[in-house]
Amino acid sequence: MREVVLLGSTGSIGTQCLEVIENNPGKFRVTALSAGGNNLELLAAQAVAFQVPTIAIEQPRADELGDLIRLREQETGVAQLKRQIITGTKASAQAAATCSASGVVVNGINGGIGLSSTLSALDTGATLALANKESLVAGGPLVNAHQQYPGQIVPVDSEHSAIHQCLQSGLHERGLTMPVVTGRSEVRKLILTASGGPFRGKKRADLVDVSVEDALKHPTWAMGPVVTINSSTLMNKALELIEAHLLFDLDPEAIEPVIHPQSHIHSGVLWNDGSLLLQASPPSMLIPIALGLSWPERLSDVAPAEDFSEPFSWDFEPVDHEAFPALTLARQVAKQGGSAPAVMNAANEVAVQAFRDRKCGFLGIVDTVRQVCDEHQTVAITELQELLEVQTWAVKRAQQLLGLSA
Ligand SMILES: NC(=O)C1=CN([C@@H]2O[C@H](COP(=O)(O)OP(=O)(O)OC[C@H]3O[C@@H](n4cnc5c(N)ncnc54)[C@H](OP(=O)(O)O)[C@@H]3O)[C@@H](O)[C@H]2O)C=CC1
Ligand SMILES: CC(=O)[C@@H](O)[C@H](O)COP(=O)(O)O
Ligand SMILES: [Mn+2]
Repeated sequence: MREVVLLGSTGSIGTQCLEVIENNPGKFRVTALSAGGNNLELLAAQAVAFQVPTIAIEQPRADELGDLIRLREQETGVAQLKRQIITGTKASAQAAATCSASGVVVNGINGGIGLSSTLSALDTGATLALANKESLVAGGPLVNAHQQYPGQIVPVDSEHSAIHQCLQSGLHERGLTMPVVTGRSEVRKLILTASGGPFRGKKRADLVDVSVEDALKHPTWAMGPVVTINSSTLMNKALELIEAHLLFDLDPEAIEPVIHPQSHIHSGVLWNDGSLLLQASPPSMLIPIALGLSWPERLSDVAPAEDFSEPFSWDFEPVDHEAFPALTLARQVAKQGGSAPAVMNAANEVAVQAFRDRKCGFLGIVDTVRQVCDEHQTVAITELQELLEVQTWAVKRAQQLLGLSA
C-alpha cells in the first residue's frame, strides 16, 4: 500500500483525493492529513474514516479536534487510534515531512502559504502530487533547488496533468524508471486551455460592476472560491502559464492559452513535426488526482470517459487580452523570473480577498496586481527569507493601493 500524506484535506482537491483513495481499497494508506482548521467536523470525520494517525492544523484548536475525533469514534464504533495532532503555522510542513520516500504528498492547500509544505515534501524524496500551483509560482527557484530528482513533482492541476501525459511521447531521458520530460527540443508549443470563466465574451466595460456571486459561478468546474475567482479574471490561467513555464522549462512565448468553453480538452502539446496531442475527459479532477497518487500507473474507472454515442462539438476561440489582461502580465512576469512571480501571486491574493470582501471592484483585481508588479524591482531568490520579504512588500503595497489598512 502506498503511503499518502494529504495536505488541505477538507478542500475541493482534498475531499476528491479521499474519494479516489476510498474507491481503491488496499492501494493507499493515509498517514497524515492537514487543513487550516476551519472545518474541524469534516477533518475529524476524515481522520476516523481513514484511520489517520497524524493530523495537522494551522489554528490552535487541538483539544477541540481531539474531542471531535473521539466523539466520531464513539458514534461510528471505530476502534480508537493513538494519534498526534500538530498545530501552528508549520504544522502542514511538519506533516509533509513525515512522508517516506516511497510515498506521495498531495498538496491541496490553497495559496502561496502552501510553499513551506511543498519544500518540506520535496525534501523527503517522496513524490509531490502538486495541486497548489501558487507554491510553485511563488517559490519557483526554491522549489527547483529542493527537488531531489527529475520527475519528483507530478502536476495535479488539470492542464499540467494533461501536458504531462501528452509529453510522455517524444524524447525521454534514459535510465530512469519514471519517464522524465526532456523532449523539449521537439516541442513547438504547449497548448493551455481555459474555460474563459463566467465572463467569457464580455468586454472590459461590461466587467466594471460584476459581483462576487457572478464571479463564483464557474461554467464548468466546481472548485474552492479562490481558484474560482481566479478563473473569472483569467488570473488562474496567468498562474498556470507560469506554472507550465516552470514545470516544463519552456519559454513563456511557447505557451499558448486558448479558450475552450467546454473544458473537456485539458491542454496538450504541439510537436515540431506539426502533430498536436491533446488530453480529454469530461471535466473532473478525479483523473489528475488519481494520476498524482499512482503515477505512472493508471487506476481503473476513476471518472466517466467521453461518450461518443450522441453528437456534440467542442469550441475554441482566442483570448481577449484587452478585457482579460492577466495573461499578458503573466508572460512578462514569467520572463522576469526571480521574485516577480511571487509578487504577482501575493498581490493577487490580497486583491482577490478585497474583492470577496467588497472592498475592490472586479477590474481592480488585475489592475492592482499589475501596478504592484510594475513597481517591483525583480531580484534573484536563493533563500526562503528573501522570498518572504518580497511577499511582505507586495502584500503591503497591494493593501495600500486598495486603501486597506495593513
Ligand atoms: N479545486 C479544484 O478543482 C482545483 C484546485 N487547484 C488548486 O488546488 C489548490 C486547492 O484548491 P481547492 O481545493 O479548490 O481549495 P479549497 O479552498 O477548497 O481548499 C483549501 C484547503 O487548504 C486548507 N488550508 C488553507 N490554509 C491552510 C494551511 N495554512 N495549512 C494547511 N491547510 C490549509 C483548507 O483548510 P480549511 O478547510 O481548514 O480552511 C482546505 O482544506 C489551489 O492551489 C488551487 O488553485 C487546481 C486545479 C483544480
Ligand atoms: C480544474 C482546473 O485545473 C482549474 O484550474 C480550471 O482550469 C479552472 O478553469 P479555468 O480554465 O476557467 O481557469
Ligand atoms: Mn487548472
